[in-house]
Amino acid sequence: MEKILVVDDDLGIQKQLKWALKGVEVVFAGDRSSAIAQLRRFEPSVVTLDLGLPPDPTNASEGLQALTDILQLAPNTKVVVVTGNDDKENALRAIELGAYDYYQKPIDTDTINLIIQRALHLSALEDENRALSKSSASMGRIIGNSDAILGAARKAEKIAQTDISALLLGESGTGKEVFARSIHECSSRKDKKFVAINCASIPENLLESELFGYEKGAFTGANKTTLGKIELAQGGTLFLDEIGDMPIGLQAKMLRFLQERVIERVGGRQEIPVDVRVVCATHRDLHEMVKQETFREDLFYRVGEISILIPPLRDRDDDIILLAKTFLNQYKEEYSAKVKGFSDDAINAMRAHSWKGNIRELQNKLKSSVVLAEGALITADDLGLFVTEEEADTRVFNLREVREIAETKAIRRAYMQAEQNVSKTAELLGVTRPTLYSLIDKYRLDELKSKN
Ligand SMILES: Nc1ncnc2c1ncn2[C@@H]1O[C@H](COP(=O)(O)OP(=O)(O)OP(=O)(O)O)[C@@H](O)[C@H]1O
Repeated sequence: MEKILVVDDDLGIQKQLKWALKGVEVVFAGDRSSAIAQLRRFEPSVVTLDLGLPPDPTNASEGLQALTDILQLAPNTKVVVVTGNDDKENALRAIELGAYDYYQKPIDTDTINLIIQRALHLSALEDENRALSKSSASMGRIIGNSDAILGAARKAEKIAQTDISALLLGESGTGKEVFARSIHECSSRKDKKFVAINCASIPENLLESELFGYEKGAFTGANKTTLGKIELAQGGTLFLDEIGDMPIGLQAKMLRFLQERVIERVGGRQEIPVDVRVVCATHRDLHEMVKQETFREDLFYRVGEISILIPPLRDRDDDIILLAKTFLNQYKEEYSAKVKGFSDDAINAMRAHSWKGNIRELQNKLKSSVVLAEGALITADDLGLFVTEEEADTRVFNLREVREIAETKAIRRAYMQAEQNVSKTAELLGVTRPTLYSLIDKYRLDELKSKN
């Protein structure tokens, strides 16, 4: 819950504000030194500050000094100064010193609430911007503020300046390719090409010519000499994704290229020198593969001069929310959608979910929820995520509602799973199409109707 510090020596006003300020935690201080102590302790994003503080409440000097102290210690705090009725001069002086806004007594609940809500909103936006710019300071594309991702980004940034071969390890969808591109962009090779190839997606017999190129007439259909990905990356960076899937037969040729920095095209006899920085990635356990003799040990040491472990999303604390907000803004624009943000249950459900598909799974869930959401806020339901039972319990009204929530959730989930096909959805749910349609009508799931 947001925290607000009220600095006022008048107990009546403290009480009034405690009742007036809804949905926030209010803490109090009666003078300058306790204000600073409370600021240190609670780190409130908004402070209301009466300028007339003891020892001389008739004079604004102690209040103005408190304002200066607060902003010096926590410059991002939004301070709303409260002045006496006719004290515009000191109010303006406070604004000059950096106060966010001012308010003249007597206190009107609605107005002060409005000012504070605006201050909280601005503070949240500024926090978000700071988080975004902090994360984009170094490795431009990598969004995240968790220690886990910042540690990986720092390591990547350091090795970007060298030509050391880096091995990126991590589950699928954690951002290995994003890291590889960032390494390229932070290196002196950034103006040359970044060439990526996925060793798992190319049939074994084609991978050699894809990588090394071929001479005209090397095999049937080789009508002209063609450069491979390695040569295409000349001067730049080659990203070998899923290196663990490289056929053992090709690994020796790869090793020679990495050791001697020369290649021979398929069907060619000439050695061609190449100046390419290599970044590899895999979600496999290469150690284990070396033991099983499905991956050459010498190649393992070559590709992994330094390895970087990209953390899974579930180990990245509040990055989940930061990424979710970033993608929400992106998709909102892309699909001209009206959604504005996330409901609390969506935030909690995203934090609790285990994100086995990592960032890619988050992107997919967000994309469909942006399209399907009916209200201004995306709910846990829209995301196809379950709200924890504890939360659901506190919200539930009666048994009919419990059934409605559960059925709506199950229908939406099945619909996503069935790739938005109503017949398949009915099949997954074990009901007939007409039954499903009547449930769609009953629960007014219009988004399921319009698409079929
Ligand atoms: N830190 C990040 N900030 C923003 N977007 C990210 C970040 N990391 C990954 N993404 C996005 O997440 C998706 C998955 O990233 P990427 O393809 O790099 O993962 P990967 O680990 O290479 O996956 P795979 O192993 O399945 O190939 C991409 O759409 C990418 O743009």
